[in-house]
Amino acid sequence: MTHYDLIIIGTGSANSILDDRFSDWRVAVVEKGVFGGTCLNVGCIPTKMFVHTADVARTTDTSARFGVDAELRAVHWADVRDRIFGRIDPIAASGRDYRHTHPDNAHVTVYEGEARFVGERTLRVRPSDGTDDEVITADRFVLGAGGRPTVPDVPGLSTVGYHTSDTVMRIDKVPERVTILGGGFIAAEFAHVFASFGADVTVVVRSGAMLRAQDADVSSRFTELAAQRWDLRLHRALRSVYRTESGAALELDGPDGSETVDTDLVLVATGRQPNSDLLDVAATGVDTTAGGYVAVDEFQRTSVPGMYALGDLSSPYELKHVANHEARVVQHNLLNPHQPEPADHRVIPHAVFTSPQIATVGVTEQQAREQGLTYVVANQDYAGIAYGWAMEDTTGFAKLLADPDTGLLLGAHIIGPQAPTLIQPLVQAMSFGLDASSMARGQYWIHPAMPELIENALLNLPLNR
Ligand SMILES: Cc1cc2nc3c(=O)[nH]c(=O)nc-3n(C[C@H](O)[C@H](O)[C@H](O)COP(=O)(O)OP(=O)(O)OC[C@H]3O[C@@H](n4cnc5c(N)ncnc54)[C@H](O)[C@@H]3O)c2cc1C
Ligand SMILES: NC(=O)c1ccc[n+]([C@@H]2O[C@H](COP(=O)([O-])OP(=O)(O)OC[C@H]3O[C@@H](n4cnc5c(N)ncnc54)[C@H](O)[C@@H]3O)[C@@H](O)[C@H]2O)c1
Repeated sequence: MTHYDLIIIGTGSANSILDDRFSDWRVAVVEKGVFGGTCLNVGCIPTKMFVHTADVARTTDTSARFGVDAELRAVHWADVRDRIFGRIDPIAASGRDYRHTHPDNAHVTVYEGEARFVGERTLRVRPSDGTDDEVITADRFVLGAGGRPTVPDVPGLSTVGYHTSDTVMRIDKVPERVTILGGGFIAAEFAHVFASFGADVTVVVRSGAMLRAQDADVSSRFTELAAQRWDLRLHRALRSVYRTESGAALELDGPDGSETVDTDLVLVATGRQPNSDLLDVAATGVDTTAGGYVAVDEFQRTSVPGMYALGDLSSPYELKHVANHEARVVQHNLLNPHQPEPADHRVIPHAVFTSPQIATVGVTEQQAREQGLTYVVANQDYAGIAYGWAMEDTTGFAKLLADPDTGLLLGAHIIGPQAPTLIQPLVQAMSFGLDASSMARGQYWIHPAMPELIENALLNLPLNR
């Protein structure tokens, strides 16, 4: 049984912790899948490369409004897929190679296989190549094992077959009919991709809206636009799935009784769950929350001294920038256990890369009400700024919430072109305590650029000063 100073489980964000300050530590890295984790291989990066390609394909849908007569002749899915993974796969391979062979990693042993705790600070690794299990121990651990898609237990679903975001980007051709189960991030992004590439997309949602966690105005605008583009089935429960001659059929229960959707591909996008169960963290005494996340304190410490957790395994945010931030915190705290620094979870933005794009930071209006905050609201349509005229945008807007007395921003919600880029100065203002009036009038805003959307929204806030 080999003993280490540190064992790192998972090569997503946790893989970025090691640097030359750890060169005299004896370290093991355990990875059961592809090096680089979810974001690089099956998450943020390939999805955004597909989304950008979808945006390019879709320009012809709106070109007529500019007097431009354009036509989409074909999308060569296999070429798109191979371009994307032709860039990503070598990055994963070189990350693996670096850990295995580079002199920087002379003190690091890589275990390629599935880790599972079998006792206090004791890990059994089942090697992917089928060789014998190994049991290893360590003084310190970083638990960065991420999460996996949640698949609802629906009769017929497993036997008929389905995709998740883990597999759907590697398919061989765009199916004629794609049905997506769920109305969240992944549904919104892949519906845009497959519809832009020519598939007939059906989205099956339990509730009455897509992206329900967003501000209600954003969610309802997005739902309205989604219903114009896709066959959006709201208030539907999936009862069963069965195979048909041409593909699969989904039996749904909805407001008008039962109905059937025929499809070629089912994409399950009903959320993700942390891998704490498969890792059996309980066997080493690590506590979990009701949602199955590894419980951590503000310093990313678990309930067992010397064991840290980060990213999707412990964070319900399930965002790469949060996992990366937490990895930096864990790195500091491993090196400075007596002067630990806390993670900063005050102002966490996110974006949904669909069409139109969506970006959010801070509280939604419904959260502001629930929390009893005193707030004022301002809206600004893209249609009301010069660049919005240039883009002929008629549906996008920015919505801000602020404290009327201090002018400090409480939340910002944008739906429309470049929303994830436009929101960044608002994230900065919230992070550094810049009030809305100073932000609006204490700097120049390039005219007639899109950030005038933000300038105008700030000026529209009915502040008490
Ligand atoms: C389709 C999709 C799109 C996304 N898009 C975005 C986006 O645009 N922006 C954004 O911020 N976030 C996005 N995310 C979320 C983001 O990918 C995750 O928050 C992030 O990758 C989490 O990083 P992590 O290091 O915690 O986990 P991961 O990157 O999942 O790494 C965990 C690693 O641990 C390994 N592992 C798991 N269990 C074991 C075990 N028992 N033994 C050994 N190894 C194990 C896994 O194989 C994996 O490599 C997206 C997610 C998905 C699914
Ligand atoms: N742009 C980004 O940052 C990005 C993109 C993709 C994914 N992600 C991350 O990945 C996570 C997972 O994405 P997701 O879209 O799967 O989750 P999600 O939580 O965004 O959406 C899940 C959807 O599935 C529905 N649902 C849940 N259980 C269901 C069931 N049994 N039957 C029918 N519907 C059900 C929910 O109501 C919701 O509409 C997200 O939480 C997000 O943090 C981020």
